[in-house]
Amino acid sequence: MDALVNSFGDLGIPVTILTILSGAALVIAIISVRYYAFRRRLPPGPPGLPLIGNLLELPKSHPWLTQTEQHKKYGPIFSMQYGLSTVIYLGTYELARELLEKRSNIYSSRPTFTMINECISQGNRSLTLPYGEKWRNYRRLQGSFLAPRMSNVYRPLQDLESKQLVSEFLTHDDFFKRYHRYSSSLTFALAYGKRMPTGQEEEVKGVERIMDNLNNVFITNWVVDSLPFLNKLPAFFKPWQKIANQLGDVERNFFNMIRNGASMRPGYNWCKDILTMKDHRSLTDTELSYVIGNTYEAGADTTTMTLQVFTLAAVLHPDKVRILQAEVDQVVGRDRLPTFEDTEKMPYLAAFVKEVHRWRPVLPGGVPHAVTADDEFMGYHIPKGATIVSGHWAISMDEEMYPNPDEFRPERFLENPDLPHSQFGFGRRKCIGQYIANNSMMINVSRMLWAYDIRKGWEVVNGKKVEAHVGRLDFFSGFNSPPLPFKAAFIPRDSKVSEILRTEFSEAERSTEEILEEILQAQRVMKEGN
Ligand code: HEM
Repeated sequence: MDALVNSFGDLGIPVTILTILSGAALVIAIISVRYYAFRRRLPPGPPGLPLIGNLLELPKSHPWLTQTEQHKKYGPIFSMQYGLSTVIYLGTYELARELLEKRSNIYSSRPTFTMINECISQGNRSLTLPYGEKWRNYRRLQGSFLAPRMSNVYRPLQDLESKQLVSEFLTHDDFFKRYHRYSSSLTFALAYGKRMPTGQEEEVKGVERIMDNLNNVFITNWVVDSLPFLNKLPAFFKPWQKIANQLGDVERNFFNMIRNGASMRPGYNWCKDILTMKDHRSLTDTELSYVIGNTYEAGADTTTMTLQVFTLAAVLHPDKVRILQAEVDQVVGRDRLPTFEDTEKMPYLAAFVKEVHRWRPVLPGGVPHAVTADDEFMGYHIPKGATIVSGHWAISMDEEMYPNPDEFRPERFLENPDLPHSQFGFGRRKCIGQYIANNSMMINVSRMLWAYDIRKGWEVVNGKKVEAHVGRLDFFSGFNSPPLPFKAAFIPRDSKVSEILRTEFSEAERSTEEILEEILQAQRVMKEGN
């Protein structure tokens, strides 16, 4: 031993440093061997580095585009390792269905989302709740007022909101705002019993604020999301908690305030409706406020963005618009607006709406699921706790299922009536508001195109009026991805449009209480019939 010490001593390297270096090398070797052995069992993917995995490869923006490129290299399923988190990406509808639907007993949870779910909403937000009794309770309550038959009972309110929306384009072209007013007012009236006729109401701004906050939190890399155990530290060591408390207070106060207001209003609303169900008894007051508040926030933004995408498609594809207008005119004529009953006789309209959903999905990265048990799939290991991303963009751009995927072609859904799209997600977490959303899309698209030709708008460049630029691929990068602002012009299709719109809107306009009372009666009849 002395001889060994002496011989290293002769090289001028102190023995303690050598011992530390060789120990560190051994630890790194063991970690590397274990890391690459673990990665070999996962679906393929870029190898990454031990400890940090693929953290350095996180895309700066529009991650769904990077995901779609990676599928071309690694196939329909691939994996990435971000620190301790394994993420499995699915790029075809079949694979998403195989795992998220057929194995939904273990693929229905959510990743921890520590900042949003735990730090801000204190485990109360339905979208980010882990799979379990509390989430099932939320879902049963939401399901009772969002079921397909119940959603059809809301049509009188959608009829009125839609007539207001379509008439507004006689004098305005700020369609981003107008769509937002429509969606917020519809959901708010159902949830809380009060319409939002101007879009400037505090209740509309409140939900906008919450959605902006969530989007900002979502696109920020929080250390506590990468290392969730840090959330167990005392408050002093958690600088993010101060921000979380502020944001949490804003949403809790807002959701509680609007729910308190609803309990006093006459007629039907979701806040009063859930109190008639026994499942509400196991939830606290704050949890009940979140059940309804989250439904309001989930419904307001998504429908708005999908109507924006419809406008983009209409501006860029006048040939498809003309086919749809011919169908609408043939079913309805030119003397009145389309009704819900008319829309059921319009196959091209249904195909057009599905293509809007598929062509530019507004949640292009999907909403990630998490797997709650180890699983084997296609010979790969899917470890318990892994995040599963069914990228709606990647799925929509799957050339095998949707040839020439960038082309806006509603005909693909007529040629194959069973052709699905992924816009509403998969399995037990699938969007519960899809029936209301679909009714909104069908009635508004048919009426907008009955009334208007939608063209590119104008802008002034160097003193000259020129057609405004409209980008096929200009979209925000965030949790939601609406189109970037663009200009559109709404040109009445004939001289009678304006009078018909004004007359139909003024005839439909009646008190919210009256409509909500009608909904209440229809709901009673429906329940008695069961
Ligand atoms: C075009 C409009 C809409 C789109 C594109 C959309 C899309 C989605 C998607 C992708 C999910 C997650 C699915 C998954 O995890 O696999 C979701 C969840 C949800 N949606 Fe929608 N949605 C829309 C409209 C609505 C409306 C109108 C409501 C309610 C009035 C609503 C309420 C919800 C709720 C409450 C959840 C949470 C489900 C959970 O507990 O995780 N959505 N939606």
